[in-house]
Amino acid sequence: MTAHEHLIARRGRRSGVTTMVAVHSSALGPAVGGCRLKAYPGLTAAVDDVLRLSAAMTAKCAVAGLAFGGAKSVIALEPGRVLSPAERRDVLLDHGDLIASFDGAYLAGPDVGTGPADMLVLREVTPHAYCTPEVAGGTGSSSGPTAAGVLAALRAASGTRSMAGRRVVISGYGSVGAHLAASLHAEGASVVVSDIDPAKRAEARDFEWVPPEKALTMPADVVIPAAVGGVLTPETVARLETPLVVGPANNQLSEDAVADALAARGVLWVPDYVASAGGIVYTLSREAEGLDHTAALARVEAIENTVTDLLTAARSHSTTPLQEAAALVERRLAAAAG
Ligand SMILES: NC(=O)c1ccc[n+]([C@@H]2O[C@H](COP(=O)([O-])OP(=O)(O)OC[C@H]3O[C@@H](n4cnc5c(N)ncnc54)[C@H](O)[C@@H]3O)[C@@H](O)[C@H]2O)c1
Repeated sequence: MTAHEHLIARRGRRSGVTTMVAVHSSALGPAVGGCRLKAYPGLTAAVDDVLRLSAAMTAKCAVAGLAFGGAKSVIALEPGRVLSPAERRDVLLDHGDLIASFDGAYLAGPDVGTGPADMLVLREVTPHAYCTPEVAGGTGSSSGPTAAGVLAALRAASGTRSMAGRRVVISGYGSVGAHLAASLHAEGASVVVSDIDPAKRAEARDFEWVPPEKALTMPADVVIPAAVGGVLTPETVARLETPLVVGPANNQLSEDAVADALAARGVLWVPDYVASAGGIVYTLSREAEGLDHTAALARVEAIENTVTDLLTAARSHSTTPLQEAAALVERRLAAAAG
């Protein structure tokens, strides 16, 4: 992976809060990536996060065949800081000013801690924010298309069109996790869900519930990480009791070597940046390229073919799916560089 092109951090003039944008690569086109609003123990942790996440966006766009590069932005709150509505608005306007200074080289969307309504606030100072609410002419939350992409990846990796009768564990009952649970339940899967937030249990009453620390290592036909990154560590992988892991959470591996540990244990892992591309594919197809809903969704469904090709290549080259995905990214970036 190449070095980052830009990292700009700025203390907001209205809010005093530091926000940052990292553009990892614009080799394939303007760089896109979500805006994460989160508390960090310090600015170094925030910088690490934005650099890591923006590099993953380059890979996500390249594998998905999008003519966009990879970026990410972070609004770094102090630990324990709770924003009033007025403070939140000031923070977003400050961040919007920073996005505007990229003059279209960075296109923002929602991410952990932000949503479509926040994108509308950004739009007050920059046109370069996507996924505004549908009532405002945008495509709204991308969690439905992200879930559709995960299901497409799951079909390819499981080799079956339906998970009927299979046991599926979903770790993280948030926007994407809830879509996945409903779809898989509807097709007849036995769905087990888990979330660190106990309030989610009532919302998930149609499904079996397990405590979060047990979810990933439960016996299952597939485990779906749908919460936070870094959950696949060498220790977790040693305790997995599933043949298949595929899910939307970004940066699931604690380190790249975990992909080898998964393969050594006979666990098929679909790289996160391949399986989680549905939201960005749908949003950009609609909002940047002007495709209609059906055409944009067809592009999301094509994730099934991408995963099939990667897994076929990994089998024939005796490599991991991650190695094949990384090689595809490098080929596409090299082709763009001419
Ligand atoms: N929403 C999208 O379109 C999209 C696109 C690509 C990737 N992703 C990634 O997919 C994941 C889920 O996205 P989302 O939009 O559903 O987020 P979300 O914030 O709506 O849901 C995440 C859920 O995970 C729970 N959680 C947090 N830590 C947990 C833990 N340790 N164990 C179990 N549950 C935990 C939270 O309480 C929350 O309910 C995130 O990693 C996100 O970055 C989302």
